[in-house]
Amino acid sequence: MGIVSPESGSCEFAAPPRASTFRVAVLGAGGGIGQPLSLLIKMSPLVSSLNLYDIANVRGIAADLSHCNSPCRVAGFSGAAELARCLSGADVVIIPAGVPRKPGMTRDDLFTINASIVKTLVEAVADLAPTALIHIISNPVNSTVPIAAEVLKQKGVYDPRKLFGVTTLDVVRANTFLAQKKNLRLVDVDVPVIGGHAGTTILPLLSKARPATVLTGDEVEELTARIQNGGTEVVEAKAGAGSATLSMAYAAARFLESSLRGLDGDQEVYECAYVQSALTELPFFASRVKLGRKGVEAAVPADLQGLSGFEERALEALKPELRASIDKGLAFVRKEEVPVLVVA
Ligand SMILES: NC(=O)c1ccc[n+]([C@@H]2O[C@H](COP(=O)([O-])OP(=O)(O)OC[C@H]3O[C@@H](n4cnc5c(N)ncnc54)[C@H](O)[C@@H]3O)[C@@H](O)[C@H]2O)c1
Ligand SMILES: O=C(O)C[C@H](O)C(=O)O
Repeated sequence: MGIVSPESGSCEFAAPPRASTFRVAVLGAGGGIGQPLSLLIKMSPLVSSLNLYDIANVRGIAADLSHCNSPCRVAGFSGAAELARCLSGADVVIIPAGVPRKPGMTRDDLFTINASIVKTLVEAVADLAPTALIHIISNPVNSTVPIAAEVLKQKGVYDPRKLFGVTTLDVVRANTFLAQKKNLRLVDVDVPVIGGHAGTTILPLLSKARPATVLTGDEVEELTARIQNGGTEVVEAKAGAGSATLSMAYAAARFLESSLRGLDGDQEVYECAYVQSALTELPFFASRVKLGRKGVEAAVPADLQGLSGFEERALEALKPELRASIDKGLAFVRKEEVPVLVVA
C-alpha cells in the first residue's frame, strides 16, 4: 500500500512484506525464559502465530501479550490435555521447559528432572508436529538433545537437520566479553563457540574471532574461563532465584530469527548450534552451521581448521565429558543403565 509523504506529496511505498510468516510454539512459556522470549517473538515480523504452552496457567500471559499491536496472533494452552492443540501446525517448537540451576549445582544435576520433561514433550512434537524445527533450551543441553534425537528416531520421524540445542547464549556472551575486553564495537564482533553447553565443553574459538584480535595467552585463558562460567556467574548473582533468563530469551529470539530466515529462503544464514555432527568423532557437537529451508544445510568445518595450540588441547580435553553426556541421554531413552558422569 502506498503512503503519501506530507513533505513532498509524493507516494512512497513501504518495504514489501516478507514472503512467508511462520507458526511458533513455546513449551514452558510461563517461565523465566518463556515469558520474555514470547514477547520478543510477538514482535517478530516473521511470525504469524505464537502458541504458548506450560503445565502452569499461561492464559493470562497470552492475553497480556495479545494486546501488543503487532500482527502475530497469540494463544495460550495450559496442561497436558491442551498440548496437542498447541503443537498443531507448528513450524518451529522452542522448548525452555524444565527446572533451572541453583548455586552449587551443575547443569547435569538437572538431568533427573529435565530429561523426563524433554522426553515427554518431544514425544508429543513427534506425534503432532513431526516436520517442525525443534530448538531445545532445557538443560543439560549436552544430554537433552541426544534424548530428543533418540525419541524422534524411535517414533520414526528423526530429521537431524531439524533438531538444535540452542547455544546462542555462549556466542552472545563471547561477543560481549571480547568486545568489553578489547574495546571493540560490539556490532562487529563474532566469536564462534564450539563443543557443547556446559563448563569446559563450551569452547570459544578466540583465534577465529572477527574482527581478528590480538590476545595474549593470559587474555585468552581469562576470557575463555569467563565465557565458560557465564551461566554460573548469573546463577550465583541470582542467589537461588534461577539462572539466565533475559539474556537467554534474547539469544533464543536471535536463533529463532535466523532459523526463520533460513526457512524463508534467505541465503548465507549462519549460527552456532549443538546438532548431530560429523565434524569430530562425537555424534553431537556445537559448531557454526548454515541454516536453510530444511534446517541445517551444512556444518562449517573451516572453524575447526588451524586452531591455536590452546584450542586444540581444550578441544581434546572436552571430548570425554561431552561423550559421557551424550551417552547418558541416549541410555535414558533406550532404558539402558545410565552411565555415571563426573563433571566439574
Ligand atoms: N540453553 C541455554 O543456554 C540455557 C540458558 C538458560 C537456561 N537454560 C535452561 O532453560 C530451562 C528453563 O529455565 P527458566 O529459567 O525458564 O526456568 P523456569 O523455572 O523459570 O521456567 C520453566 C518453565 O517450565 C515449565 N514446565 C515445567 N515442566 C513442564 C512441562 N512438563 N511442560 C511444560 N512446561 C513445563 C514450568 O512450569 C515453568 O514455567 C532450565 O533447564 C535452564 O537450565 C538453558
Ligand atoms: O547456567 C545455567 O544453568 C543456565 C544456562 O545454561 C546458561 O548458560 O546461562
